[in-house]
Amino acid sequence: MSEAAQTLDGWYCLHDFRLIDWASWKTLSSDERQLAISEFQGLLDKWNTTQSNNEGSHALYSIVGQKADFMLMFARPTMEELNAIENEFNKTKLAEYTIPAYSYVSVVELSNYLAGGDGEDPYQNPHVRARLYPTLPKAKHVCFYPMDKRRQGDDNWYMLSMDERKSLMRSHGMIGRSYAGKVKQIISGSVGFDDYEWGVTLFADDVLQFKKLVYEMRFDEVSARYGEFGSFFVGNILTEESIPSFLYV
Ligand code: VOV
Repeated sequence: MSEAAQTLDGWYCLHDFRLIDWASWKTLSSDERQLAISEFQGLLDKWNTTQSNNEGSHALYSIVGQKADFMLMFARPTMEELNAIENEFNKTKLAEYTIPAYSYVSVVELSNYLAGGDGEDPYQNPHVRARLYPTLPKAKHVCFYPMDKRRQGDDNWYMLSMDERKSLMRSHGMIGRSYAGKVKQIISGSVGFDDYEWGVTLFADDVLQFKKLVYEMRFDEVSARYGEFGSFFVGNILTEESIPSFLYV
């Protein structure tokens, strides 16, 4: 049996994708719409407080294409908090005018493939902590997709030795590192939580860097031989100031 990688696990994540039912939203009076928007802004205030206290983080993006109209991403210390947020949002007026499009449940994950192993407790290392408990960046664009590592015939990631996987991940990491400052990645593990094995959330100010990075990685063995991908979602940041115009009809 191959040795399982050890993971460090951080905050739990919920990616919640919604469509807006514009036809019914339009039937509300502008006062009713304003109330719904204010109620949602109240939730954002609450989430901002959680974020300033370093007890979680969230991101709001509008999504391009028919798969969804917006995405709310939450990171929290427990699965219960994610569940509570989801329920609280679902009870709002605004949520009545949304249609669930897709969701993804995972936990921020770092593996030990490239770890130094100098005996220190990684959970105490500030660099590790910053990655496990991230404040989600306010980048202009987001890209999300779920993925698996293939388990098929001779192409079975899970049958490779630890050393083989380490050397493949080194090359993956090298490509990734060449995008430092351009793309920030959050890899979250979802084995046992959702339909794929990982969620990949990328943030960038230049949307084209997503295409360049993902394309370059396709030629790397980890992705070329072992990568299996779900649906891709791409979007633009929805700042709090732009919510009223986003919802204006
Ligand atoms: C934006 C840059 C970037 C960088 C720097 C980077 C680096 C690294 C390192 C150093 C490591 C290993 C240690 C750790 O930190 O866990 C990883 C791990 C991982 N990655 Fe990655 N990755 C990037 C980016 C990046 C992308 C764009 C993708 C999607 C792949 C694609 O083809 O579309 C990806 C996937 C993953 C996954 C699924 C894992 C976990 C694999 C496992 O089997 O456990 N990743 N990744």
